[in-house]
Amino acid sequence: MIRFDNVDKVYGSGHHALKNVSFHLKKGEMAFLTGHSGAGKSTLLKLIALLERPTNGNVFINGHSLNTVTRRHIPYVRRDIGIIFQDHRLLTDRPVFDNVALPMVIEGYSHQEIRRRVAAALDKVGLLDKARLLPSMLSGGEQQRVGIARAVVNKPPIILADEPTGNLDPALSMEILRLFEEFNRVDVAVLIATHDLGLIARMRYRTLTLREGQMFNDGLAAEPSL
Ligand SMILES: Nc1ncnc2c1ncn2[C@@H]1O[C@H](COP(=O)(O)OP(=O)(O)OP(=O)(O)O)[C@@H](O)[C@H]1O
Repeated sequence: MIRFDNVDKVYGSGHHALKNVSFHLKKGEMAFLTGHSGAGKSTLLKLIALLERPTNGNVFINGHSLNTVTRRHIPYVRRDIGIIFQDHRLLTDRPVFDNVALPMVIEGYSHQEIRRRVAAALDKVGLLDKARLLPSMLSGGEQQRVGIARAVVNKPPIILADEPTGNLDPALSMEILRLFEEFNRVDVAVLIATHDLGLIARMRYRTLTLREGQMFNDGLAAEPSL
């Protein structure tokens, strides 16, 4: 589903953020991506979402090289990817419903289809009764779940999450992770960047560990001393 072949990323500043990174995340696989601050986690996610391009090497989604995707075709690739950010990036002046509907509005779906799919996504994250509220009226955990509903409303086969539990307490973090597990159970590939080694240890999923831009470990969680 997602394959990195010897990927390097050197930013314009000259900083070598990723060095010869290779891995393969299969269809329906769930994994954590971890490493120290500045190790390259966000850079790796950005390469998958075509927010950045590799300097060397190749990123493949479903066997298609992203190197061949022109600017015009980026939206078609992004359609397959739901992205969740730590700060959820919700529109504060729009109700929950509108926030979740946004990707479908952009895609030009009918009102009827939008109502149906947004209700299904909100139901999935347990927020159907809060559809008319503004994000500021919700707790941090609820706001994060709105971000998740927005990311999955188009039913993407890939979910990327960048520190999705960063501001949440352990119980709420676990709730969010359980949601990802539910999507994963219906064959969605999930890649979660996180610093939270406690959470990783509890979940026992494959863990990709970056260290100074290199793939330092790929397996179960590396030692917490990292
Ligand atoms: N647009 C950019 N231009 C120049 N350097 C960048 C850019 N984005 C990231 N970097 C640098 O690349 C390195 C990796 O950054 P990245 O954000 O991928 O790390 P990270 O592992 O996600 O860190 P954190 O956990 O702190 O978010 C850092 O040293 C960062 O300063």
